[in-house]
Amino acid sequence: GWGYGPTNGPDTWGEGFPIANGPRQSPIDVIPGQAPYDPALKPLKLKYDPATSQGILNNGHSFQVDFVDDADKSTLTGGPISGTYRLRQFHFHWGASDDRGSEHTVEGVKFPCELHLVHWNTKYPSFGEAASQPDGLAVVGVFLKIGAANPSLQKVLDAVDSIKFKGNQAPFPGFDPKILLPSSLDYWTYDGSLTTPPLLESVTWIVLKQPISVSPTQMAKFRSLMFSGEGDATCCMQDNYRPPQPLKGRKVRASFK
Ligand SMILES: CC(C)NC[C@H](O)COc1ccc(S(N)(=O)=O)cc1
Ligand SMILES: [Zn+2]
Repeated sequence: GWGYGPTNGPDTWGEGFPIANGPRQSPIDVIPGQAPYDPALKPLKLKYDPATSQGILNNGHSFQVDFVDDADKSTLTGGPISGTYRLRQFHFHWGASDDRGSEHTVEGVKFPCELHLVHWNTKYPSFGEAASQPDGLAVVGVFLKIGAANPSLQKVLDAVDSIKFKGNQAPFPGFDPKILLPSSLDYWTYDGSLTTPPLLESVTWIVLKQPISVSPTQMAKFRSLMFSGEGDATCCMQDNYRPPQPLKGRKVRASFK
């Protein structure tokens, strides 16, 4: 199956998923000078209930924290979207070294890690249904920048030892993902896709301008995970990012001046 290695990585995904070369693929390189302020954009409204956090899972491509999404308890409203989107999961993408790892870039600048908070439009009956609709998903992207150790992030990283291998999962109750967000919710937004197969073009991307911090030791913790099952390979889950894709005429808008 698909992955991030030399024989199954992003350059090969078009073989199994032709939409890989579609008109609204993600991620992209954000060029602030070409992303005009749009006064029609509303502030982001994120209301997360820690009681909805459920478990943490190594899915063989990243690790994710899953949320109970059978009610409007953890939601995203406002911003560039209309209606209510429910939080489904969050996960990360990162590099083998601190000079790369993010999926979106800013004028070519790569960050060591990027957090994705995945939400689905409640006008559809489920995440799976929403994922196939042009306005089905909204993903909030947050850059991580090398600096001081991040205590909020550490709460997630402390659970990583229990999900080292593909398929491992553990309970992860009572976590409020709001503590992972930066102080400013200024964002860039554009129409895009899932950044992994099936690469569906159903995502309204909301990329926050302000990064959160991560220390080199915390980055090493991300890299202690494994892509494979127990006893398979020797090294590590890293460089699990898709590089920026062609804009193909899309407009990127800013929520800030
Ligand atoms: C098509 C549905 C049902 N299955 C999708 C699968 O769970 C993968 O979901 C996702 C969800 C989010 C992303 S990202 N990196 O763009 O935020 C990628 C894949
Ligand atoms: Zn992602």
